[in-house]
Amino acid sequence: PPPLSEMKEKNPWHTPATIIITVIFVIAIVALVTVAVLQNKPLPPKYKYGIVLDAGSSHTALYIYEWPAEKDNNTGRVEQTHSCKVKGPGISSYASSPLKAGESLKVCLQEAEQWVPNKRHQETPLYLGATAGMRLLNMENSLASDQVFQAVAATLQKSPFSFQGARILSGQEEGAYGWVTVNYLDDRLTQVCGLETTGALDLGGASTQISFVSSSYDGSESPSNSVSFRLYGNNYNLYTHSFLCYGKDQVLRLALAHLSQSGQSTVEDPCFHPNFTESKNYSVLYDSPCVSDRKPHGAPVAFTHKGTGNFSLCQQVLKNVFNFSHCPYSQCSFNGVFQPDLQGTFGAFSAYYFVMNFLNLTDTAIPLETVKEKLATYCSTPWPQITQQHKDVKLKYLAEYCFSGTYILTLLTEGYNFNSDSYSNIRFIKKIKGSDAGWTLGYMLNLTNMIPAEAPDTPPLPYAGYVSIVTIIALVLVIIFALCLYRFWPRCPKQPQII
Ligand SMILES: O=P(O)(O)OP(=O)(O)OP(=O)(O)OC[C@H]1O[C@@H](n2cnc3c(O)ncnc32)[C@H](O)[C@@H]1O
Ligand SMILES: [Ca+2]
Repeated sequence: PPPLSEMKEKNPWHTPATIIITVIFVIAIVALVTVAVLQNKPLPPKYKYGIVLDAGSSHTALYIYEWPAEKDNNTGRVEQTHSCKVKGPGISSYASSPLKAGESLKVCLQEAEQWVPNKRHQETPLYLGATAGMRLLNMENSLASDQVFQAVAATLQKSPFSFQGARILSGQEEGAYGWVTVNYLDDRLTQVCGLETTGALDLGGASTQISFVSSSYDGSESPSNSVSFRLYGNNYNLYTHSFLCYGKDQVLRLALAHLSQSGQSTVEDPCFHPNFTESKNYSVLYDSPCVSDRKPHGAPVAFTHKGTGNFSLCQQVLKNVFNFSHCPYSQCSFNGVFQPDLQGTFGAFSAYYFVMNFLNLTDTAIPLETVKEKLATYCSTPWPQITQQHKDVKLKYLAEYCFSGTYILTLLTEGYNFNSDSYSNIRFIKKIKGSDAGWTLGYMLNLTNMIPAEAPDTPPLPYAGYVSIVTIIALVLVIIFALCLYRFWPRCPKQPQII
């Protein structure tokens, strides 16, 4: 056998070719691992933004939404980052001074400029949707409603955002977009068939919406209540209806109109607390298309609105604002409007939430009978005691919670036919995962084409998974190579010699 020193010299490890190949191999592996690791590092997030103004009958609110720029089509990715409540009343209240409607939006628009990064301003779409207040103004005085829109559009045009238009939403759109919002935030739209959707109940100041999917409804009966969608590869046949004049402010007018039919100077109202009194003007009460045709002749200028605090009498009065006398369909809710069988759970938001939250009645596990008893006790509490107990609450809201709570229960049970069982399927909600429940998010998702009809194709592996696997395989190769070099090396070159 050759001497040891000779063997060492023959070791092919020390030939320049092997050294170069090994160095290249190691560099290649290190480069591969580095690239994979760097690629996997989270990039600084890039966001896109969208702004929607909800011009409701009682007030206007601005909502800012944000989503990762790369993930337009992924569900549940759009989040509300900020909301701003416009000071003052809804834009429909500016009928006689339209320019002020535009002015009123400026503070919130300036706030939005702070919340959206400057370089995104130009590409951020800005929408304004008006609901029942403007529907009523448009019916009453379309010139005035056009002037209000001109004024708000002029203001929105001047903002740095990409203004996409201001318009009145139909009641159907308002109901359907509210349903989309709730189900999008709840991640119920991307489920591969099966999972039930949630119905949506919205109670505004001038109108109220009910929207749900019922297996008994295919849209053939009363097609005007049907909205069909294809979202993420699933078909939906949504039932939706908006009752104009059945928001809580207009129903308050309807109820008072009912109680003051004889044009008396004192109107006793069971929906307000005992010892509550307030002077009101007949002309102000009847200044709405919801009640204007009922104004009693020869009524005095003003009347005293006097509370008597009687829950069951209040329920009777409120039942009377619904018309159950005719139903041209197989079944109806009220006022001759078709409604299929209720099905599934319901999210109830806006005034449903404000009122039930104030009354500590958002827990629908409380039996309906107990809810009514608690409300009856609340309604019979004298007004001075109520004001003592809630010094921090706006008096206008405080005075109306007995009325509003009773209206909500009457609307749900007498109007929509919820019973003591199905009542527990309702969830009184304000927000879902940080975003307000309401029609605005659904409206923006639709206008920015953010919900595809078909489910997006997903790669077999998520990106991070792919990078991890590449990294692991590269590391395994390095280890095998290293083991071969340092442990088995002496035997490796011998083999060719044996052969
Ligand atoms: O949908 P429309 O009918 O156009 O009306 P809106 O959008 O302005 O209606 P909201 O949901 O904002 O409010 C509904 C009602 O709830 C009232 N409201 C708002 N905040 C409230 C609170 O904290 N407590 C009691 N009521 C409240 C408000 O004055 C309205 O009468
Ligand atoms: Ca509303």
